[in-house]
Amino acid sequence: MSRPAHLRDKAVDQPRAAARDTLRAIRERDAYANLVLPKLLRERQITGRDAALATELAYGTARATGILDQIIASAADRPVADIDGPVLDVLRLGSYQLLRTRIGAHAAVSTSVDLIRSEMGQGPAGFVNAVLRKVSQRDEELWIDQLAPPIADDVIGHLAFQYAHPRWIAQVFSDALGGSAGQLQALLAADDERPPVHLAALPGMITAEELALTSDGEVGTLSPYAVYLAGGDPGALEAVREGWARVQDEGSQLVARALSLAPTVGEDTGRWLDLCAGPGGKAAMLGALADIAGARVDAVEIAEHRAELVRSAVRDLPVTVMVGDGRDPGLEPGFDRVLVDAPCTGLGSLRRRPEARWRRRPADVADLVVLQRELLTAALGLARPGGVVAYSTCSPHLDETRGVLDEVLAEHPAVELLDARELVPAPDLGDGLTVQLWPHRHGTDAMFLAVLRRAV
Ligand SMILES: C[S@@+](CC[C@H](N)C(=O)[O-])C[C@H]1O[C@@H](n2cnc3c(N)ncnc32)[C@H](O)[C@@H]1O
Repeated sequence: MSRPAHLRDKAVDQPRAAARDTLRAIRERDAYANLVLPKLLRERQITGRDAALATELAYGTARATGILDQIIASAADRPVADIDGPVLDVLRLGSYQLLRTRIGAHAAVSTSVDLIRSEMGQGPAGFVNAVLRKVSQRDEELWIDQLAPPIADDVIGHLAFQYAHPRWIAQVFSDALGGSAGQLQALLAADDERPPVHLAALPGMITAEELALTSDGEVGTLSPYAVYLAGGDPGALEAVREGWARVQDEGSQLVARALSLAPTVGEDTGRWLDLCAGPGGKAAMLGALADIAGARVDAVEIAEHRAELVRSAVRDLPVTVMVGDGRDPGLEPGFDRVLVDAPCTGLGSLRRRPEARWRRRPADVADLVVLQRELLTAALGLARPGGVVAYSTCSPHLDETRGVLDEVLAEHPAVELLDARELVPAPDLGDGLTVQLWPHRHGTDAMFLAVLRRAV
């Protein structure tokens, strides 16, 4: 058996080898960068600046893949489908360094050539050398000028190329933003950055101020539980190890909090429900809030392995986890508060999943929308008269947000749409009664929230 590529040649740059192996796992087995890379870094004992470099290169290249491929195809004068996978991984990594980092051209090209030579020999190394030299003849701006649709003809296509998004996703964002090119540009730019880590200080366990002090972080500006972490490994923090704090986007914290605050008609009887709970971020926040309110949460999750994640997330909280289909979970109706944090395209959290934007397809939306409607309808059936239902998605796609909501409301004329904006302490939440958070406006994922109430 041949030795793993990263061990074959000691001269190979270890951070780049780890980034290359992450890109390979994404390409070959649809792996997630943020699961693969940390494991590789641990196994290979890559730490400090080297770990930071590997992370920047792996995540940055994964985010920009679709655009780098167009540049590589032009420089190689052939479609990327005709290039061997391992060679393509190294070309992507090299092109990323040339076009989107301050790494010098010589280092970017020579480390790439070394990587491929140690694994595949002189022939492919010569090809990588020739293609990367061509890539290096222009900077990113000149490649955009050459390959992106002209801004005058197709502003969305141009911005999508410039900020490394598939065009269809830029179109989805543009639609949700009401067509403003300036807003779209700001959003795509924010979405093209690595986001800061947000922690949630679980209420009743630790305050955001205490957490900020002990984590060297900064108290968040929107959620009263949020702390922004400057860097470092959140898993190493005592508050996280003890379960008092979690890694959770500030937008998700606001959604769980909004459900806990939504006005029911009649007293809250203490029965709360999370209908799509895995992996348990919002279930934990709801559990902590329920504990303070003297309530209990039932958490439903269809996938056993994700239900297991919920169980570990809600340990010591008043949350009962069950594996089931939220459309028919077999629970006694009569809940005061129900959360439908629906399975969705996740287009609102692309910043946090480097490779996701190139994996999603427009066709994914139609099936999800059907499921979302069914889950929201089931939630209304499980809520008591006067009870409230929060519908949220980590996607701003109008079909998944307003589209689902409008259809379900049309079928349930007695259900009232409450003003969710009153439950979310943030500016610029959009027109209408629903909330749309945005990375460029709020620094959160692009979460959507609507709050409905059953008639008495
Ligand atoms: C957006 S995620 C929920 C995230 C979660 N609320 C959190 O904050 O950690 C949607 C979840 O719904 C689950 N799911 C999908 N279809 C479902 C169904 N029919 N019933 C219940 N859960 C479902 C998925 O497995 C996934 O874990």
